[in-house]
Amino acid sequence: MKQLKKMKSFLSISWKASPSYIILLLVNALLESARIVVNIILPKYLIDELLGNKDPQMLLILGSAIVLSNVIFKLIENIMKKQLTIGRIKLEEKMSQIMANKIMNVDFSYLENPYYLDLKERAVFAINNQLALENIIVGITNTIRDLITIISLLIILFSLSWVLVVFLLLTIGLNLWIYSSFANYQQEFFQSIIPINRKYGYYMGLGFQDKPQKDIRLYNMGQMLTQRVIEYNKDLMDEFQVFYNRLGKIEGLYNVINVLQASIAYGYVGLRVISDKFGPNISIGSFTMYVNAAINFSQTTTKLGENITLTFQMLQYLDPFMEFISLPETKEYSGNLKMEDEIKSISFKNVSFKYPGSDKYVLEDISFDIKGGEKISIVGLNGAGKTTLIKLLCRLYEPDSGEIFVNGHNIYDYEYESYMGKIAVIFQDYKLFAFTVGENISCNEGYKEDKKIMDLIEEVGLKEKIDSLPNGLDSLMGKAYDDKGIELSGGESQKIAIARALYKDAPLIILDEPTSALDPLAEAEIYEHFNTLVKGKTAIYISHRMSSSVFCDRILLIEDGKVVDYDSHANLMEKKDSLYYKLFTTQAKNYQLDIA
Ligand SMILES: Nc1ncnc2c1ncn2[C@@H]1O[C@H](COP(=O)(O)OP(=O)(O)OP(=O)(O)O)[C@@H](O)[C@H]1O
Repeated sequence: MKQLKKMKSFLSISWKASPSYIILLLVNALLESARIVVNIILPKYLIDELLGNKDPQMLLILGSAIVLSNVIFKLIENIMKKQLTIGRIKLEEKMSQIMANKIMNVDFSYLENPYYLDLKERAVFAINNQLALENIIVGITNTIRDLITIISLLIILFSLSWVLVVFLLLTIGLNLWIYSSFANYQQEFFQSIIPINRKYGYYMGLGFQDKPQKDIRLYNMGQMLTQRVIEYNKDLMDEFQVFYNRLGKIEGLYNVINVLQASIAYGYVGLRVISDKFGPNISIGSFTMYVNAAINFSQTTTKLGENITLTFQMLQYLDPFMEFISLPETKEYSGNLKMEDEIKSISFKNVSFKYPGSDKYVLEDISFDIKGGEKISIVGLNGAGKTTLIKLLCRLYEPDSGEIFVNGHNIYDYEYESYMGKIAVIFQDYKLFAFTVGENISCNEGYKEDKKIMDLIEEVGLKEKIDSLPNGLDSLMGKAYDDKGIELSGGESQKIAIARALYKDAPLIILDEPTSALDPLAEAEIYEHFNTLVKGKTAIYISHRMSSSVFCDRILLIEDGKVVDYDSHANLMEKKDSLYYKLFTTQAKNYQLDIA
């Protein structure tokens, strides 16, 4: 039942993705069945005519009908083949798009949860490596074709004897029962190998990724990884050995039943030619037709079994895909208020939060207010909860309790796009993409080199660099797709990320460790111009470089997920026993900052 439900939802996704392809598949299945049936029925009349009246005109008509119908079937088959290949490629492409869209829109919390990250990997693996989509479609259409063929053959055989048909139906029932009990075992088997498969996929995946390669080489971990892959591969092979042994036995039993079924059918048809004990004698033409029907019946039921097994196996492979695409999307939690262009206030009211699957509160009963236009620095030790606080403000996670208000409204009352449009964030792990420098800053493919972008380039200290590039702002970032692409240093990339955030011109700008990769001169320059850079915007700033706090109106001090202080730099420096004083003075010694 569970399998049928899964198949139904897979088919409904496929139907939505490409209805024309599904229709084409069904038409193809019908045509294939029709070809088999026509080639069983027409020869009967030709043979009877040959052995009976021998009317030349009739013989010509029947002979031509057989040849012509086969030519037509062949022609249609060739046309369909091409259309089906194109349709299949298109459907696969659409399914990949569905997956990519899902990853881009799924509630963000899933993308930081190891279970769902693994699910995503397995879903992508099933589509790309196991050809699950292609095989399941083949499996389902062939199953439909086999069922239509079997029904047509049963109708032909019914004209010979209903007892024979009942017998054949019973054998089919027996075969399907054998396969359905195997399908249950198959489901349990694939569930049971998930843990090994995940481990195998993880270690194998490390070998394919480029990012881990530096560490793998420097710490000589290649051998260790290969060993793990070999171990898990062996475990998997052992499990599959058991599975295929059992499958072999089932297929053997299935074939025995099929041979028995065919022998009885042939025997019965033969008896009807030589004796009238079981019914009236039949002609040689009818004999050929019924024998052909019996042969095809036996072959088709064998194929039906194989196709059902293939379909269920592929359904198992597609499980992660089906589970992943049914996850809720971020926009589903959205209100419909339009966010204003100006930030008047931000309030955290008794906000507590723990990451999904964790018992530990990362933020506990956090309350503070930010006035519009204020520059706030959030300071705290590693793991204090600073970035998490920003993630909540950006609606990447929802608080477990408490509320966050912007301009007096709960942030979830705002329409998702409208709210996100008013926030520009540079995260610690920001990403630039293989677009041109200009496109990376403007996030717009059709951008024009305008004054705004040129001013920003100058303000973040990138003018000289951009001027030195032969293609300036049109230089492609990275060499992934073009040898002429440019590779920027960590600091230069960070400046582009800062320019991108500023270009968005959002009233709230959040910078999480925005200068960590900058050299001291560039950092000092950014700080110096910081207020000019962010202009009248409300700005939240997280940095371990304490000197940045001096430029801010207030400093929010977080310790172990709680607010321990919220005041100006000058006032906090009065509290000589506070964490802020300790952090500032310790760094000041190293950086020779003024302890004011
Ligand atoms: N996706 C996650 N799932 C589970 N726990 C997480 C996740 N992200 C962060 N944490 C945990 O939450 C705590 C706070 O992390 P957060 O990144 O907010 O700290 P931070 O103050 O920004 O630290 P840092 O200064 O090192 O950047 C840490 O203990 C961290 O291990």
